[in-house]
Formats: sequence, structure tokens, C-alpha cells
Amino acid sequence: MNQASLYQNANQVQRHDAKLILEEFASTLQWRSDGEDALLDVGSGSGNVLMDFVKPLMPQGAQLVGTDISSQMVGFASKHYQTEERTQFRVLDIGCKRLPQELSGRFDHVTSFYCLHWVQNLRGALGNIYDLLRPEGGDCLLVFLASNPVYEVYKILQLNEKWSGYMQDVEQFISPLHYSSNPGEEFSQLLNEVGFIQHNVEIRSEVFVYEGVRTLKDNVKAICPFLERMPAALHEDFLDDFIQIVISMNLQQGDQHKDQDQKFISPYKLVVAYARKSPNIVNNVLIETTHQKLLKGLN
Ligand SMILES: C[S@@+](CC[C@H](N)C(=O)[O-])C[C@H]1O[C@@H](n2cnc3c(N)ncnc32)[C@H](O)[C@@H]1O
Ligand SMILES: CC(C)=CCC/C(C)=C/CC/C(C)=C/C(=O)O
Repeated sequence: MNQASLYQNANQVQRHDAKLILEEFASTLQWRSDGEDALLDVGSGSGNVLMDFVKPLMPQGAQLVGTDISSQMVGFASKHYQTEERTQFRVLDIGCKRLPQELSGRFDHVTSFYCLHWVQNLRGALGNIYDLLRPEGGDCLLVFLASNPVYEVYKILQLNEKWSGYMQDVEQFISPLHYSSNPGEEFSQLLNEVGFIQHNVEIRSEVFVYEGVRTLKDNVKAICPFLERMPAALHEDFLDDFIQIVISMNLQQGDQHKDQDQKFISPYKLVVAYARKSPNIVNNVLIETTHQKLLKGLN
């Protein structure tokens, strides 16, 4: 997904979820007493969730860094929000092998909305999020899809020879937790493995209703990675096939012959995770104690 302006105009679900969750977690986030918080947002996209819902929560003197793997998204956000003080956007692949040195250990908070379901190497991404936080401690709020009917639609479309050539790698675009029987437990385990001792993970079952065929098509267009691989002349045909599959999955209500009257039901599962990094000294004591216990067990 590289079309920032398409995304900026068709991200109602993403904005709705981020707004509600940020209102809920505004007072849980551990704001600094000096108001000099530094926050990095992972997968900021066109930047409007970060600027409309995260920035207003932050103290006046706070620094914000919006990041994204897509240079097109970063270019759009930088231009759109160029007059915002203490705010910058830069390219970062959160799944990268080595973080840029100037970002490592620099942040009090990391946030991420609707991004981590795009990252197959979830463990690597979480390790990087841990390392972005200061050694003295910090916290993160991570919100992403565990599952969504869009993934089942993609898999059915891939079986159609009209589209299969564009969708060979469909699994790369399915949330790494989509097939998990216990996504909450799996994600908690990953948080533990990378060093987050204190964390809370919830899997929330949500439903969003898209009003009318055009609304659903625009929302699909904004995020579907396969459309940019095919000639624009095929887009409407692909989206029509998408809608037919949604109807066959019984996710449609209303008069099939009146585009405006149709509603499309999207039941999905959202991971909402909040985690705190403890200061190194606390971690070292805990590791030491565990180590001593293990040694005692051996003697
Ligand atoms: C659905 S958008 C979410 C944008 C924004 N956070 C919001 O809530 O509206 C997902 C964003 O994640 C970015 N993304 C995907 N994989 C990424 C990765 N490995 N590292 C950083 N960003 C990534 C995409 O380029 C895209 O801009
Ligand atoms: C009814 C139905 C299949 C709805 C799918 C709606 C849709 C466009 C989901 C997108 C989910 C997603 C990957 C969002 C994102 O990354 O922002």
C-alpha cells in the first residue's frame, strides 16, 4: 500500500479504532514529569492518525517521529505536516535487522496502529520496538489486526486464474496471527521473549459496517497490495469480483440490486497490547535472581 492520498481518504475504520483506543489509554501511558517525551510511531502511513489523535495527547515540548517502510507515505506525511513543530517523518522498516543508531534507545513511547499485521517477522519487529525505547524504561501501545475477512477474500481471489498471477505471494499479506488459535497468548509470549516483562494483551472482537458498494471498494483500494501490480484498467473488475466473494460469504445485507442500499459486515479481531520496558537495572536484578535460582536448582 503506497497510495497515501487514497489511504488518507478511505481509512475510517483505522481512524475510528485508533481514536477510541487512544482515549482509553491516554492516562495509562507513562508521560514524563518534565514534558519532554519522545514518541516514535511505527507505520504512520499518511500520518493523520498520528497527528489527529496521538499528538494532541502529548505535552507541549514533546518530540514526534512518524515512521513507515514506504517512502511514498513518508514523503506525503512530511509534506502534509511540514509546518508541525517538533515532528518529523522518516523511512523505517520495523522488521529490519539493525535499527539506525540514532533511533536506538531514544524514545519514551512507541505507538503503532494498523501496521503490525503487515509484518511477517513479528518477533523481529517487537525486538526493535523494545530497543527503540530508552534503557531507563518506556512504554508502547500496539494495535493491529489478528484477523479480518479480507484475508479469506484474498485467498479465494488467488484461486481465480484471472488474478492468481498477481497474487502468488498472498500469504505475505495475511496477518501473522490470522491462523492462530490463541493470538493473545501467542503475542504475549513474543512480548515476553523480547524482554517486556509487564504487558497486557487483549483480543477484541469488533464489527464494522461499510455503507454501500463504493465505500467498501474505496476502502479495499486504499489497502489492497495487489491492485498496484495490475493495469488500472483491471481494477474495477478485480473489485467487482471482491464484492461477489463478500456476498457469497454472507457478509452483505440489503438490496443486492441497489448499490447505495447495500451494507457489508466486517467482523474482525483486533490485538490491543500495552507493554512497559523496565529500567535495565530492574531487568538485571530479575535475570540475576532467576539465574541464581537456576544455579541453586543445579547444585
Ligand atoms: C494501514 S496503514 C496504517 C497507517 C496509520 N498508522 C493509521 O493508523 O492510519 C499501515 C502502514 O504500515 C506500513 N508498513 C507496512 N509494513 C511495515 C514495516 N515493515 N515497517 C514499517 N511500516 C510498515 C505501510 O506502509 C502502511 O503505511
Ligand atoms: C467485508 C469485508 C471483507 C471487508 C474488508 C474491509 C477491509 C478493506 C479490510 C482491510 C483490513 C486491513 C488490512 C486494513 C489495514 O491494514 O489498514
